[in-house]
Amino acid sequence: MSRPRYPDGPSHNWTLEEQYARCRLHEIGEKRLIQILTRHWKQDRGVLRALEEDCAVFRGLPDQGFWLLKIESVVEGVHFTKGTPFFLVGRKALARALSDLAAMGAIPRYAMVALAASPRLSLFALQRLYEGMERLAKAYRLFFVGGETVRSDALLITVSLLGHTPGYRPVLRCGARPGDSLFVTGELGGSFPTKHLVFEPRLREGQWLAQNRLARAMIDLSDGLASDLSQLARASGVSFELDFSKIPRRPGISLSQALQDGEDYELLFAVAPAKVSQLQKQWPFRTKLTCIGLCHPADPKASQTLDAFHGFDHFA
Ligand SMILES: Nc1ncnc2c1ncn2[C@@H]1O[C@H](COP(=O)(O)OP(=O)(O)O)[C@@H](O)[C@H]1O
Ligand SMILES: Cc1ncc(C[n+]2csc(CCOP(=O)(O)OP(=O)(O)O)c2C)c(N)n1
Ligand SMILES: [Mg+2]
Repeated sequence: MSRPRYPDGPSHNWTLEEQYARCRLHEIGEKRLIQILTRHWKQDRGVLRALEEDCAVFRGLPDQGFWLLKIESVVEGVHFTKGTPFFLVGRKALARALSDLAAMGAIPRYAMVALAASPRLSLFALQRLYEGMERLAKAYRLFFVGGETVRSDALLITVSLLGHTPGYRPVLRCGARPGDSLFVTGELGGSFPTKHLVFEPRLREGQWLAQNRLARAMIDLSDGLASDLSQLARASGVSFELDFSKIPRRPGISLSQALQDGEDYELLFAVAPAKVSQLQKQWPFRTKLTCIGLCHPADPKASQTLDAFHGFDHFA
């Protein structure tokens, strides 16, 4: 007899897999959820990296470098409040996706926008929201090529971006090696209530680091330094040692806020020992650059962990 598709009732013997499937999302957490949903996905040879990177990376034709694809959403009540000016909601929706392209050193080219909005929202509001996106797109010379519109009680904007790295390799999360120095741009913490709406994605900095092959692993800080550094280290198979006194903080911000507030949208990257002085001498930007620590060989017993600090998790 075939088993019922959705078994239930007191007589059913649950397999481990079935028990797991009944867990609620808050018991699993965001990262583990993504892993469970995607672990059986297969890729073809054109895909250089799919999951666990800031963008998916594809091989272009010879001489064309690589193509990168990203999708990011902002949701009312999660990424902005009801009173947030619509111009800034639109700006943030695009800036968040741009920050992920920056983290791989890519140049953004084309964007699509999905919009979920209430029928009661005014046209004026959405025009301001689109203006916010368009102003930023113009500054980075990127073009909108379409989108999608649906009805929803909560306002949600999803931006998908296509970018490329013509003639150079994108910087992955997995390239850090023991001995590398860890650098961060800007200042961390205290992104709410204002900075998360008006931050400048570090596109020029990321592109410069990739084109000059100065960063060998990079990530943008969205969930907080503690969480995002742990991700970069795990992807690279290294451990790390932070000099907490060096972590650049925004005025009035404590160390634990700098580690776990999130939405900094700064770049964290690893630099080989032989390239550290070149980086420091040639850094051409006004953006603050700080060395905050070192990478070490992976050693679960001896390595520093930031487990005591919590990053942002949509389901925790
Ligand atoms: N619902 C989903 N289905 C498939 N893949 C996902 C989903 N959500 C996130 N991912 C992938 O998981 C990885 C981590 O996602 P996320 O934490 O949102 O990255 P980021 O902080 O760089 O925006 C990325 O490779 C992303 O493409
Ligand atoms: C109303 C509101 N609540 C909370 C926050 C703080 N916040 C929202 S999302 C987030 C983390 C980053 O967002 P996520 O969607 O996880 O970005 P990703 O890692 O996918 O780039 C933080 C710190 C906020 N900006 N606005
Ligand atoms: Mg990211």
